[in-house]
Amino acid sequence: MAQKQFQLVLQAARMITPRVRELTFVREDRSPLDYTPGQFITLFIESGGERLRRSYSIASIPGSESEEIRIAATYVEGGRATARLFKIEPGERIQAMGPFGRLVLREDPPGRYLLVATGTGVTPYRAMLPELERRIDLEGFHVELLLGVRGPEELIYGDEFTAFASQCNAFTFRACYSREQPERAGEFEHSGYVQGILPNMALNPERDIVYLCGNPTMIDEATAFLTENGFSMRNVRREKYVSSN
Ligand SMILES: Cc1cc2nc3c(=O)[nH]c(=O)nc-3n(C[C@H](O)[C@H](O)[C@H](O)COP(=O)(O)OP(=O)(O)OC[C@H]3O[C@@H](n4cnc5c(N)ncnc54)[C@H](O)[C@@H]3O)c2cc1C
Repeated sequence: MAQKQFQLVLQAARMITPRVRELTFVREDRSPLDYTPGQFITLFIESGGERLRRSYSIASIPGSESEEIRIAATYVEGGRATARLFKIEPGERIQAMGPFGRLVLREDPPGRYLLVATGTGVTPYRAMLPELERRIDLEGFHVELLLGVRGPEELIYGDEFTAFASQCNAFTFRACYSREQPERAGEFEHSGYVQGILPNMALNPERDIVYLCGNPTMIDEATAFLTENGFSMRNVRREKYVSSN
């Protein structure tokens, strides 16, 4: 089926960590994008006479931000698309297509969601927050968000997740720093790769549902650990940020 393309206009841009630029677009035709939290869009980016296709998860929270399409792009050294995404200014246009992706919340029996991300892989979980809140309140879910970054200055939307966790006992936010020892090492801050704390999570393959998003190596290692420990792939949902040609 041919996917619908549309033109995006950049409304606002800001650095949200030293290496991540958040871009807020609206559709040129002003119609909202009908997406499910967890999905991504594909951008067409002109670079050196080539038309690149690059995908970015939608970070926008439905409801309060439903008119806009917000993405967060990590700076990649020598990256062709990110060179453009770090220079684009409000008012400029980019062609896009989507939404796509199956890293979405499904009908699940109450249990625990483990939402695991590296870097900007956390943005789909931001978009899921209202639905997670509803499931926590009405259906008795527990949610543990595990975010792996290099150090504390790279906690993408960290303030928002911390605020959500402080209002909601059934939501826990843990950070893992791959290049630094946390100052306040303990229950919520860890050192090492994020997949390295899965063995300490008292996993229950019958009731836990795991979402993995971001770096492909993290996803492969986490998947291997989970399947070795009794998880069925029905309960492991993944979105790999593989780079394209
Ligand atoms: C479904 C999906 C969703 C995605 N969502 C996001 C998102 O929300 N935010 C986001 O920032 N990216 C996301 N990505 C990755 C994104 O699509 C691009 O691959 C990324 O921005 C790099 O593109 P580029 O053209 O700048 O780099 P390229 O020119 O393609 O690559 C340049 C060099 O950098 C390497 N490289 C590529 N990506 C990375 C990386 N992340 N880290 C280190 N080295 C890299 C390449 O192997 C290559 O050697 C997603 C990918 C997929 C498939």
